[in-house]
Amino acid sequence: MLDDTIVAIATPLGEGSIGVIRISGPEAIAVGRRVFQPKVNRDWYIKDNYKLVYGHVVDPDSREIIDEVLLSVMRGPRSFTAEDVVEISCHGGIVPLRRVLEVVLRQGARLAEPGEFSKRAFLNGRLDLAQAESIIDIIRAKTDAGAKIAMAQLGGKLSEQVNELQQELLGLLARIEAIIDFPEDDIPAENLEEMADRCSGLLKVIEQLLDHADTGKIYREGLRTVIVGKPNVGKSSLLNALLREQRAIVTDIPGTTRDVIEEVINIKGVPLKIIDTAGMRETRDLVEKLGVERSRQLLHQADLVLLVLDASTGFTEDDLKVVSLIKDKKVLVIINKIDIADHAIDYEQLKQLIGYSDILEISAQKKIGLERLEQSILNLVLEGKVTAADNILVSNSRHKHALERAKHHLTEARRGLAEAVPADLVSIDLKSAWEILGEITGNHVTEDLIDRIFADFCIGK
Ligand SMILES: Nc1nc2c(c(=O)[nH]1)N(C=O)[C@@H](CNc1ccc(C(=O)N[C@@H](CCC(=O)O)C(=O)O)cc1)CN2
Ligand SMILES: Nc1nc2c(ncn2[C@@H]2O[C@H](COP(=O)(O)OP(=O)(O)OP(=O)(O)O)[C@@H](O)[C@H]2O)c(=O)[nH]1
Ligand SMILES: [Mg+2]
Repeated sequence: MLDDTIVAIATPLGEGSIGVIRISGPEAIAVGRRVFQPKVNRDWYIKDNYKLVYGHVVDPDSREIIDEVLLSVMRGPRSFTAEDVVEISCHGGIVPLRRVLEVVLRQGARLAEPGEFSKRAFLNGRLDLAQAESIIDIIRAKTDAGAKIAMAQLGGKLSEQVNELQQELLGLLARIEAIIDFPEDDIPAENLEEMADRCSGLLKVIEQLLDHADTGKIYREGLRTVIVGKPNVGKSSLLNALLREQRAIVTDIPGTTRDVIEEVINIKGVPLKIIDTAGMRETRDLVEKLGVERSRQLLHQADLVLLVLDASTGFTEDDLKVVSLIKDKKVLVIINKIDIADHAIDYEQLKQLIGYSDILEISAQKKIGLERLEQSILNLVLEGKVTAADNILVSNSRHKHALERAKHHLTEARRGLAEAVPADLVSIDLKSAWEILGEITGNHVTEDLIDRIFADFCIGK
């Protein structure tokens, strides 16, 4: 499979100043020679490595000049994929990129699948699986903090930790195997105890990683925050205020927002995917009805709900209906329009009615209380947990699940040691834990899993 040569457009399709075509594989340089006509440096492919050469891409069949380009050569293993790589920087338009791609394809390269360059970097040992996965996280990062966490993973922080855990497990396994091999030897109880302690030590590290995983996921994927409330309370005004731009239409007509509006804002590095919804009410208007229905569906996937109340109307029957839809959610209650009706809603009564303790007063229109609102959102989601990026933050749910499964087997192994169950049973759990940890870095994975992971990448990556 790795003996063929792949090519893809590596930059987004659209108007740009330059666009890059990347070729990787044993024939990369040969293909490059067939399509590229250098202006002066005729033997670019012999000695120059990591150097840009100026020239033209010329169709070898028709002799037509396709584009004026810069070409670079990176010979394996000193390249991203560890294979021979040729990159062609074209003018950044859809047509020149497509035409250069076509010529390269006709000269014997094959169109790369999504993620195939990164997959090759992994298969050729340039990166482990967790590092390769971090690349896509860097690309998709929504805030600086998110990118920083992904960069730490690319640098191998998580992998080092996992490798250490696996190393420790191997040590334990060796001792257990010795017990299995010489069953006639009496094992002193303190030996078992000491091994159980070492399991506890490993568990502690895994638990710590898991502890931070939810925070990591928020930094990676963003926190899905849905603004709900009855019509006209100021939901869209709140979205606009948080975005600091007039994104959603605001009018004094109840039922203004019909569709769902989704935007990302950055609160101190935490990406907040904020979703404005249609005001919830019984309605005969078909369009509005569909909007209300969508709002209900969105609530299911929400990590956080901002329930907006209107100080000028007070707490009403309609509010109560909205409350009944968000019973099992993490909710922050926001009392809006305090600029026209101060303390119009009785906190104590509200708490008794709906039972939430997090209540904030704001004016979306006059921009009062927004700073405190942002801080409250952070406090609520991070709950005093780490925000510093120097911690190893497991942000990928695949990694999280693997850690949970490894934890389960380690807990079983520890119990087995404490209760002196037969050593071969303990050994099975320790082995399972070792294998599952290996799924994170890729030293123990099936081809199928590898395919699925890289298929999620973009084309040309
Ligand atoms: N033009 C271009 N820019 C790019 C990439 C690329 O493939 N092409 N990258 C793709 O994602 C990222 C950079 N990642 C890279 C990682 C390793 C190597 C590499 O060749 N490493 C070799 C040689 C290093 C040296 O000694 O000079 C190595 O580590 O052995 C290249 C790019 C971002 N920018
Ligand atoms: N005085 C005052 N008026 C506000 C405030 N926030 C919003 N309004 C007004 O309330 C009205 C409704 O605001 P919207 O933001 O459209 O309310 P909504 O909840 O999105 O309404 P629907 O989309 O219809 O459900 C508008 O006339 C806003 O100008 C505020 O803080 N103070
Ligand atoms: Mg609205």
